[in-house]
Amino acid sequence: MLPPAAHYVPDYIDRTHELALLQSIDKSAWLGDLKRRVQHYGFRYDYRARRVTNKSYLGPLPDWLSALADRLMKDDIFRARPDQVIVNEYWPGQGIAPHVDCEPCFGETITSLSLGSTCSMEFSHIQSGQSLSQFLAPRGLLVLNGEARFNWTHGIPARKSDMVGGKKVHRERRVSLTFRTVVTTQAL
Ligand SMILES: O=C(O)CCC(=O)C(=O)O
Ligand SMILES: [Fe+2]
Repeated sequence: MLPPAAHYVPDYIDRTHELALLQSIDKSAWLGDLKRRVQHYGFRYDYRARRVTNKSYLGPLPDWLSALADRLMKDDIFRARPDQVIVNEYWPGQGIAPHVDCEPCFGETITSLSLGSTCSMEFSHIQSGQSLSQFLAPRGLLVLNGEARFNWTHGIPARKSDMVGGKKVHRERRVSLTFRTVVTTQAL
């Protein structure tokens, strides 16, 4: 189940595209400053200060991400072209703590494309504490807008398997691509 103003597009990309993306990602350099490995494109996001600064511009998105940004625009998923991408890698047992993506930094739409493995994502309503869980499959696109993006946290519990419809589903290596539009950079 998803919170209001969130939606999920199964098989947003096909298997060939998924493998090509994983190949491009695995040819690129990883940052190892968090528990999980990440790559930043467009702008580097400062996790500790929770900001994007005018000095964090890394250059335009590489072609393989720019093509996806074009498609997200063409499909009316974003109103303003996404120009910042974070690649997250999760091995079984790894997750991401519940959070709201930086409000002043990024625009109203955030999307996450899953590659390689399933996982379940948990949402929690900040005001009421209501929680929801949504299963994400490889090649599926999660879209968060307005309410879901600002009033709910999202996170991935750090575990090795998820229960889906009464069945245990083991996780494998999952790589996600999150697209955002930078709206404010802090002057340094
Ligand atoms: O891995 C995901 O699908 C979500 C990642 C995320 O929430 C983030 O990078 O802010
Ligand atoms: Fe996030």
